[in-house]
Amino acid sequence: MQPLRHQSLRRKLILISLITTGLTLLLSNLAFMSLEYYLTRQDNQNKLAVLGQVIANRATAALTFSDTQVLQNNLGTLKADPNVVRGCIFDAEQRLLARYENHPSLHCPMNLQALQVSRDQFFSQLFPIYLDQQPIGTLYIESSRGALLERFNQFVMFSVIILAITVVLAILLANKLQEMVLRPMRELSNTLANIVKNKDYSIRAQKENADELGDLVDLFNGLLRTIEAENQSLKTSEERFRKLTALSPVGIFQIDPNQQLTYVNQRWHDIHMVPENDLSLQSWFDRIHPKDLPQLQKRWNRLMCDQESIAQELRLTRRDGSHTWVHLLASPLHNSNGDLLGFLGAVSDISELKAAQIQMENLAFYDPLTGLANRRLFKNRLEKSVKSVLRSGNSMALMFLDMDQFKRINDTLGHDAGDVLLKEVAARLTATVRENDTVSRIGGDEFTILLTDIHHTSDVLVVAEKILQALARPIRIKGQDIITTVSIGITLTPEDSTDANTLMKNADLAMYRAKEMGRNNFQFFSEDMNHNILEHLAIEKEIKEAISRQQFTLLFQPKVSLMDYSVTGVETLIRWEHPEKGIITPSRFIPVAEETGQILEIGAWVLEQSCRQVSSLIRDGILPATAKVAVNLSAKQFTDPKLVEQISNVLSVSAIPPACLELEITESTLMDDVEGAIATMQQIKKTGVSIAIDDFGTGYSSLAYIKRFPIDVLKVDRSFVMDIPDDSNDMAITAAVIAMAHKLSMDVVAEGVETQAQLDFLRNNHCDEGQGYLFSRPLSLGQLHQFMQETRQRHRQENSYSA
Ligand SMILES: Nc1nc2c(ncn2[C@@H]2O[C@@H]3COP(=O)(O)O[C@H]4[C@@H](O)[C@H](n5cnc6c(=O)[nH]c(N)nc65)O[C@@H]4COP(=O)(O)O[C@H]3[C@H]2O)c(=O)[nH]1
Repeated sequence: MQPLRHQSLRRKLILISLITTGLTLLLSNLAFMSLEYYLTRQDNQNKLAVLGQVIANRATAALTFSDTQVLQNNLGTLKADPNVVRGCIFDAEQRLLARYENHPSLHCPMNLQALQVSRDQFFSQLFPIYLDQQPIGTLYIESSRGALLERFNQFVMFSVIILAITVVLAILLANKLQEMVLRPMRELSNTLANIVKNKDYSIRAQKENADELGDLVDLFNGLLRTIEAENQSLKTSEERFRKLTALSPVGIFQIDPNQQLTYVNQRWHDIHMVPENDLSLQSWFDRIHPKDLPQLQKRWNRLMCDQESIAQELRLTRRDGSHTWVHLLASPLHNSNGDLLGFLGAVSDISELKAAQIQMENLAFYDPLTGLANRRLFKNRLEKSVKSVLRSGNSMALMFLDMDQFKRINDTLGHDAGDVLLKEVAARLTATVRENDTVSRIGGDEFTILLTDIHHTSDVLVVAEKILQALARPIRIKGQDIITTVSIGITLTPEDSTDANTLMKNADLAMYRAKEMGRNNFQFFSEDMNHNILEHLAIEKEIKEAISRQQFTLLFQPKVSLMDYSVTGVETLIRWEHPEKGIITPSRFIPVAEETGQILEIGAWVLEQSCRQVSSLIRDGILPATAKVAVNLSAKQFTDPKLVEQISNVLSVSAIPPACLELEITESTLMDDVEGAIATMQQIKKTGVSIAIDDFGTGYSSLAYIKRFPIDVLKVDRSFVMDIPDDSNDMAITAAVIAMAHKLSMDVVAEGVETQAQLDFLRNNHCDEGQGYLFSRPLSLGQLHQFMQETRQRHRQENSYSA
């Protein structure tokens, strides 16, 4: 059947019919012919046998008597059968007695043994002739097969004709059959081709027969009807979808699984302001606002990889450069088998909604008049800031401002003037603070300011003063210059409280105090801080004048040798003689001067004055020629690049021998920048001036560094000396420090020696020098004169007693 596979159905049908019919006929004809041949042959042989038997019986008597004539006559009966070609009778000795020959080439041999039988074209038979059951001779008869073959040929001929006719008939019938079967099928196939070509599912196949093919046509047409109905409903729903998307106020888009934008509706184009031919996902992504892009990309990846839906608000940059807020929804699209068909999304323009939302937020969180944060937003930010302060460990200040006499301005100039004033005050406040700080209007004429990231209280002071200054400038309203002032209350977190409500109350209270203090000022909530800050502020203001008005004086505290109690030198200690406040100690104003940088000027003055005065004391013989004046250097002075130059100048101006000057540097100053400190100290040492390390033991100096510092003197801090002999720890430390300093070839000066017990301990531990109230308090120049005279007298007396 393989070769038929590619043949047309028509040819297959004809071939099968022909082969079936031909084979059937051929086989039946062959069977018939064989049977016919066999039966005819059988018939001939039977006939020959009967004939031979009759002649043999008749020939018995003639043979007995060897009557050849009779025998010949007997054989003559063979003429009746034209197929007999020869007949021979032999006697008992097998000699030929009679013959019948009817064939030109076939003769009876003279002896039976010479008889040659040809079996191809003839068939023959021998008949023994008996007498009393004794064979007395033999009859031989040979018959031609010619008639048999002729009959057979005729039969074959007839069969071939029948076969030919049957084949022709089979062809005709097969043709008819294929026509009957194939025509409806061709009709079906033509109909199908027509439908496919025209995409018209209303076409129907023609039913011609009421047989199985007719049923097939019915089924086919039924199928078409279903397809047509579904097609129609698909078209209707597609049409409905198109109409819906065309009318939709939402931009709709579809993406295939390969991330190609396959469909967008008109609204999508309108929202994006892009022409209809610009359909690329990449260019859509290019339009997304950079701030919204990272989040969208993350979600987009999740949509593509995990089929997770997106719902996000984002900004699009339109063709004209403007931004529009859109709400994007996108989900995967699957068929009924769950296979991914792509993604469907919707983009709605929410710009107006956003604007309304912003407006609402503004109303809810901002003061409509000034545009500043309102009370609610401020409280919210305050709470957040307090939390962040607790986390970071920084400080934050809350200022509460109330405009002084705003009501009077409002009443006299009218509400509109009041509004202008409030707006201007808001603008000036905003301009005064940093961007991170929050300015808000929490009531009629009440403002609050949140100052974040405060490192020092002086930072708050600076802002408060700036605010007072900013508002001091007149504001022009309705042709009048109005000067407005505010009272400011300040509270700090975490110092005062870490609760937002308490902080608000604190600031409010402090503001009332500012009002009580005469308005146009600021007050801190904490009394101590208030005092410190105010003093800090006053000192800062007055320190300038103090220099020019020569309010600083120097005291000299003698240092005494613990070997013989002779005065080895003095330490200069500054005092501020304030006209109203009296004497101000250095611990109150030196840190302020250090902070403002004024210490450089003050320090320079102290250095020069100390050297000048001590130089003249040495020259006058009041102090010994070997006496040293120890001058304190602040950290700012020590790091001042002009320090060494300044020292050299002072040495030459005051004419003090460099060996008579000692600079006291605190341990903490040195530890800030060890390498820099070493370099500066080495330069100082080159001038011949010696260096003492002050307040030793209070800083964090490591022995490794102390070794590297070119230090001449180590001053043991008063805090170690003061508890001797009660604190064994301090005693052990002091003894160890003295021993260590000596190992490093340093002299040791003990500070704050007040008692004999302390002195005894220090002497026992070989401390070189002492300084403290036991020997002398810090002295004015006149007192120092007197002290030196008294000391000298005492020494003289002691020497004369001992002599
Ligand atoms: N209770 C007690 N106190 C004693 C005793 N003996 C001395 N004192 C005080 O201890 C301080 C010693 O000075 P200091 O450690 O350098 O500590 C000084 C020094 O660091 C700084 N200072 C003073 N004058 C200057 C200056 O001219 N420039 C700089 N930069 N700092 C200075 O101010 C600090 C304080 O100075 P003063 O108030 O003068 O205080 C002085 C002095 O009056 C004692 O037996 N008992």
